Amino acid sequence: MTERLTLVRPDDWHIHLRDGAALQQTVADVARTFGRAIIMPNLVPPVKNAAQAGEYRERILAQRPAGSAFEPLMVLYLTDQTSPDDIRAAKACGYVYAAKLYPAGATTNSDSGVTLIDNIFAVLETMAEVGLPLLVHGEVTTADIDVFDREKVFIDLHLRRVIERFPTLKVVFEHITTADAVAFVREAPANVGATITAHHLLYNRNHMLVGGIRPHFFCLPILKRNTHQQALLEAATSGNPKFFLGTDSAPHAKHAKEAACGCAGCYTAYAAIELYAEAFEQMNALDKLEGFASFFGPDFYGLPRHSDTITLVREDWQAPASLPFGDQQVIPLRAGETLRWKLLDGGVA
Ligand SMILES: NC(=O)N[C@@H](CC(=O)O)C(=O)O
Ligand SMILES: [Zn+2]
Ligand SMILES: [Zn+2]
Repeated sequence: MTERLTLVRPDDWHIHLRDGAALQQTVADVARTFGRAIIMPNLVPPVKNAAQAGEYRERILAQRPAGSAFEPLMVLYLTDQTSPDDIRAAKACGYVYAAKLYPAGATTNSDSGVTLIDNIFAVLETMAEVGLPLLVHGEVTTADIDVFDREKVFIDLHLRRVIERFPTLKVVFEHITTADAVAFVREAPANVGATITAHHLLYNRNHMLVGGIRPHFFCLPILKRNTHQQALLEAATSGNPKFFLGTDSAPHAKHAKEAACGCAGCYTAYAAIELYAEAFEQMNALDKLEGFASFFGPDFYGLPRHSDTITLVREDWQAPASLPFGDQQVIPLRAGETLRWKLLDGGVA
C-alpha cells in the first residue's frame, strides 16, 4: 500500500474564495496546497470587468500567508451586457484568465447571469479570437426540467451548438456531475475540457438524502445517482487530459446551510487534495492523481506546470468540526470525521 505520495504542486481550476473577512480563512486554505487557482467571480455584486477583477485580486493577495507564492487567476462574470471591449480589456490586463457563463438563476449569485447564450455570441467570438477560455456552469434553469436532468439538457440544448459554432474557443465544462457530461467531453474536440470536484467523486445523492437530509452535501449541480459517480471516477482516473481538478469549494455560513432554504455549496478547500487522494485510492489509481491535479489543468490553459512539489502521507486525522468564516463559522465537508491522507507541513517533502 502506498504510504507517501509526492506530486508536482497542483492547481485548483475552480474555487470560490468569497470576499471581505472570509478571505483570511479561504485564501490560507487554498494557498496551503495549490500554486494557483481559478477564482470564481460570483460575488455580490459580481466581478464584471478587468478593473473589478484587479481590485478583487488585490484583496486576495493581501490575505496571502507570509512566504506563499499562491497566484489567484481571475475570471470575468459574463452578463447580457458584457461587451467585446470588456473581453479585450480583460485579456490585456494580464491577470484575467477566463470568463464565466452562469445561466441566470442556475446557482448561487447568478441573478445577473446570461439569460440566453445567443445574447453573448459576439463576446464568445472575441474570446475565441483573443484566446480567453469560456468556463460554463452547465445547467438549464427552466422550471419544467427536473433538477437532476439539468446538466444533460444543457448539453443538448446549448453546449453542443456553442462548441460547433466556436470551434477555436477553449471551453471548460465546470464541475461535471453526470455520465452524459463525461461522454460529451470525451467525444468533443481537444479545446473542450472539464473540471471534476472531490465531492462528486466521493459521494452520490444517497449520501445527501438517506437517513436524513444533510445540507452540507447540497451543492449545484446536485449530487447524482451512483452510476454517475462511477462515470466521474473513471474519467478522473483515466489519464485523459481533458479532465482536471477543480474543487468548486464554495463556503456558506453554517446558518445559511442549516436552514429551511439552505444554500448550495460544499467547503472542501481545507483538505482538497487529501479528499481527491481518497477518491483516487478507492480506484487503485493514486498513480493517476498527479496528471489530474498538476499537469492537465496548466496544459489546457497554456500555463507552465509548477516545478516544486507537495507530499501527502497516509495518516488518519480528524477534520475540524467548523472553521472561521469572517465573523461566522463554516462547516467543512466531512466535519469531525476521519480523513485518510495528510499534507506534510508547508507541503515540503
Ligand atoms: N457549487 C455550488 O453549489 N455553489 C457555488 C456556485 C457554483 O459553482 O455553481 C457557490 O458559489 O456557492
Ligand atoms: Zn457552478
Ligand atoms: Zn463553483
